[in-house]
Amino acid sequence: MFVLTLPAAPHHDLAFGHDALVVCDNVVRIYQTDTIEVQALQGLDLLVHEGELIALVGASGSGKSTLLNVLAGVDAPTAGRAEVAGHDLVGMSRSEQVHYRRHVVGFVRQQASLNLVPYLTASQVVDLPLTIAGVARRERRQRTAELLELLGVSHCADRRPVEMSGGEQQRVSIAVALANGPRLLLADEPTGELDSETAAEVFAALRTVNRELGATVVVVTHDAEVSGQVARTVAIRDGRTSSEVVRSQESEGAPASAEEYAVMDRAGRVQLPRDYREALALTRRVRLALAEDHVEIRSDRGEGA
Ligand SMILES: Nc1ncnc2c1ncn2[C@@H]1O[C@H](COP(=O)(O)OP(=O)(O)OP(=O)(O)O)[C@@H](O)[C@H]1O
Repeated sequence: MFVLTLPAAPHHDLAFGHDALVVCDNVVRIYQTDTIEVQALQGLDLLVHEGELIALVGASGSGKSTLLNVLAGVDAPTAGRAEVAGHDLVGMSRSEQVHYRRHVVGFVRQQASLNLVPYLTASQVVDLPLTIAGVARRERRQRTAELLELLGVSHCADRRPVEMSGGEQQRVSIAVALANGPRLLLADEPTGELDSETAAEVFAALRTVNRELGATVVVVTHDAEVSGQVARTVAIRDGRTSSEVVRSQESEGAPASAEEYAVMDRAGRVQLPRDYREALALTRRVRLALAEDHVEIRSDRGEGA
C-alpha cells in the first residue's frame, strides 16, 4: 500500500521575550544635533519578567537614563523593538503615551523635587494622579492611606516636602509613582542624593513594594550596596547590555551566591571583558573552537586560550 508521509509542520519560534513584561530587542536611540550624533543606545537587548526587581548599572554616559526614558514612554527609540506589558513603545500616538504614562508605568526620579509638589502635602500629592485618573473620592483616600502606610510615611500625610527628610520625600515619591497601580516601576538613581543609611531605607521601600504589591521594579543605581541586594544586576556598557550578575538567595544548606554572566545578543555577539582581552593580548581576530561543553577563544597567534 502506498503511504504518503508528510513533512513535519514548520516549527515557529516564539517571539523574543514573548513571556516577558519588558522587552527591548535591539533598541537604538540616536540623539542628533546640528553638529553631532550620539548613539546613546546601540542595539540594546533586555528582558524583565513580571515580579522581578533588577538593578541597572553602568558608567556615566553608558545609556541608563536613556533606556529608562524609553521605558517610561517619555522618549522613543530610533530603531528596534521596545514593549512593556504588551504596549509597543515605538510609534505610540500622543494619547497612547498619556495613557501609558498614567496607568502602565510609575517613575521615581533622583531629585525628590521633580517627583513632589512644594505646596502639596504627601496625601495631596499621592491623591493627584488618582484624581486625574477619575478615581472616586473614598477609594482615593483609602489607596493614599494604604500606600503611605506601606512605605512607612503615614506620619508625613499632612506634611509638605520641606517638612520631610530626604528619605521620607523619596518614599512619598514612590507612593506617588504607585498610585495608579502601574505594571512597572522605574527609579532613576532614587538614592543618589541620600546618605548611605537613608539610601538603605529607600531601597528597602522598593523591595517592600516589589514583595508586597508584586510590582516589577527596574532601578538605576551607582550604589554597589543596592546592586548587591537584588537577584539580578544588569550592566550597560556603551549603550548595550554587557553582563549580568545573578544572585541566589541563601537556602537550606546552601549559602547565597553570585555568578557573573556575559550577555550574548541574538546574533551571537558577546563582549569580552577588557581585562581578559588585555591578559591574553586578544585584539582584532581570535580563533574559536567548539569543545564538548564549552567554546574556546584563542589569540590568533596560536598561544594562550
Ligand atoms: N538629549 C540628549 N541630546 C544629546 N545627547 C544626549 C541626550 N541625552 C543623553 N545624551 C547622550 O547619550 C549618552 C547616554 O546618556 P545617558 O544619560 O543615558 O547616560 P547615563 O548612563 O544615564 O549617564 P549618568 O550615569 O551620567 O546619568 C551620553 O553620551 C549623553 O551625552
